[in-house]
Amino acid sequence: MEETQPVPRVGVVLFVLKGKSVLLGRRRASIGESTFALPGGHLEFGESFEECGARELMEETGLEMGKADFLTVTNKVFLDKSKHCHYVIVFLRAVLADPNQVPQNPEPDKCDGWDWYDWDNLPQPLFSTLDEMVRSGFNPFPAT
Ligand SMILES: CC(C)CCOP(=O)(O)OP(=O)(O)O
Ligand SMILES: [Mg+2]
Ligand SMILES: [Mg+2]
Ligand SMILES: [Mg+2]
Repeated sequence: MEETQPVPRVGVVLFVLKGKSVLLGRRRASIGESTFALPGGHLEFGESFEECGARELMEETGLEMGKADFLTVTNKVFLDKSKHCHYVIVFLRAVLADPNQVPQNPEPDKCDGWDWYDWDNLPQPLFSTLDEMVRSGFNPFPAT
C-alpha cells in the first residue's frame, strides 16, 4: 500500500522580547523534543497569523499578546522522528499587553516551563529552525 505523505501544515511562533531577552520553553512535544523553542503552534481554520499567535501564547504561557508584526517565514521538512512532517512556520515579533506579566506553564505535558533568555547567551539545544536562524545571524530585535 502506498505510504501517504503527511500534508504540510502551518505553524505560527512568536519572538516575545524583553530587553535583549527572548521567551523560550523546553519542548516535551513530539517535534523538537527537549529543545528550547519559541511559543506558538498550529494555525487553525479561519485564523489570522496574529490571532493564532495570541491564542497559542495564551494557551501555552497565560500571557496576553499586545502588538505583533511579521518577521519571516520558513519552510522545512522534519525527518528527525519516525513521524515525518512538513511545516511552513510564520515568525512574528510580539510585545506583551502587560510587560510585567509573568509566564505560567499551563501545558506541562508539552513544555518544561518558560523563561527569558539573553539573545547573546541562548540555551542549548535550540529547536532546529530557530537554531538555523541564529546561526545564520538572524536578528529579531527592532532596529534601534
Ligand atoms: C513549531 C511547529 C513545529 C508548529 C507546531 O507547533 P506545536 O507542536 O507547538 O503545536 P501546538 O502548540 O499547536 O500543539
Ligand atoms: Mg500550542
Ligand atoms: Mg506549541
Ligand atoms: Mg495548537
